[in-house]
Amino acid sequence: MSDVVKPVLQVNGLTKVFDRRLACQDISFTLHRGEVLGIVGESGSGKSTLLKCLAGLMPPDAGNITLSLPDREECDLWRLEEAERERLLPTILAIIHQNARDGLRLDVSAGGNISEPLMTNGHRHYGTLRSVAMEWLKNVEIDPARVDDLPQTFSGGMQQRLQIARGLVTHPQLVLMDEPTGGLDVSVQAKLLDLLRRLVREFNLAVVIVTHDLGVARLLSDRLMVMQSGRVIETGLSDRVLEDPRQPYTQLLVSSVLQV
Ligand SMILES: Nc1ncnc2c1ncn2[C@@H]1O[C@H](COP(=O)(O)OP(=O)(O)OP(=O)(O)O)[C@@H](O)[C@H]1O
Repeated sequence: MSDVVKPVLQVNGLTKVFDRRLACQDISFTLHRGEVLGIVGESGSGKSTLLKCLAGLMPPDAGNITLSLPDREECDLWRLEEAERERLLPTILAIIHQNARDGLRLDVSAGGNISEPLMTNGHRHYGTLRSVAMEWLKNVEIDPARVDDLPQTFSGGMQQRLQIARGLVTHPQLVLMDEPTGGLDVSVQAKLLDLLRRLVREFNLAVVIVTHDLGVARLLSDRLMVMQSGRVIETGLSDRVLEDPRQPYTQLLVSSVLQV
């Protein structure tokens, strides 16, 4: 048996076309546990489309998305039967949306929001669910005494932290984040970034994060992928890409941030 640890996620030649417009073109990368891949690029470069294909929300027109999971055979996400894909994804994948409200049930208490994914995965014992929910509230720096409160009584930053708790409570293999700090005040963003860095380390998460913000990309990502017009034009360790960008578009992106 080989000792080489397989990547959690392997993407090969992923292509998505809308009305002859190439949203994603021949995208390939791998992602291991404990690794954060940042995806940056201008508006319309294909970042969200890529994330949707990875999340099982939209089928690519070509290419493969291969998942290597403990306790099961390697599988190609889009070659699974639809029912199997829908059963598997909630057990292995979490999506953190830019708008926390897209990832929360607003009519359900904070504790209920955290317990729900566990219940979907078969957990039923009320006492255990409640204590896990309170543990996770602590984990994301929300007072566990707020367990019965509704999300709309929380601040924007707290709602985002609650969404993260709901996403991570099932210990997903893969976490997809779409602008997780977007729309928050700078000080709230900084606190959230610290929290995300801690959780990535603590749970050895494999994360793909889409962001417009190169500061967020630098703080969270080990590697960066720069997209333009549906293609990956540059990829490498985050520090290298940001300190020594090789493509003119990446140079422009980096210099425009430095000028701000
Ligand atoms: N459902 C759709 N139908 C038709 N075209 C689409 C659809 N979704 C995306 N596109 C097109 O695909 C291209 C990539 O869009 P995408 O949303 O992936 O870009 P993005 O990099 O995420 O942009 P932003 O940063 O503004 O969110 C764009 O040209 C967009 O118009």
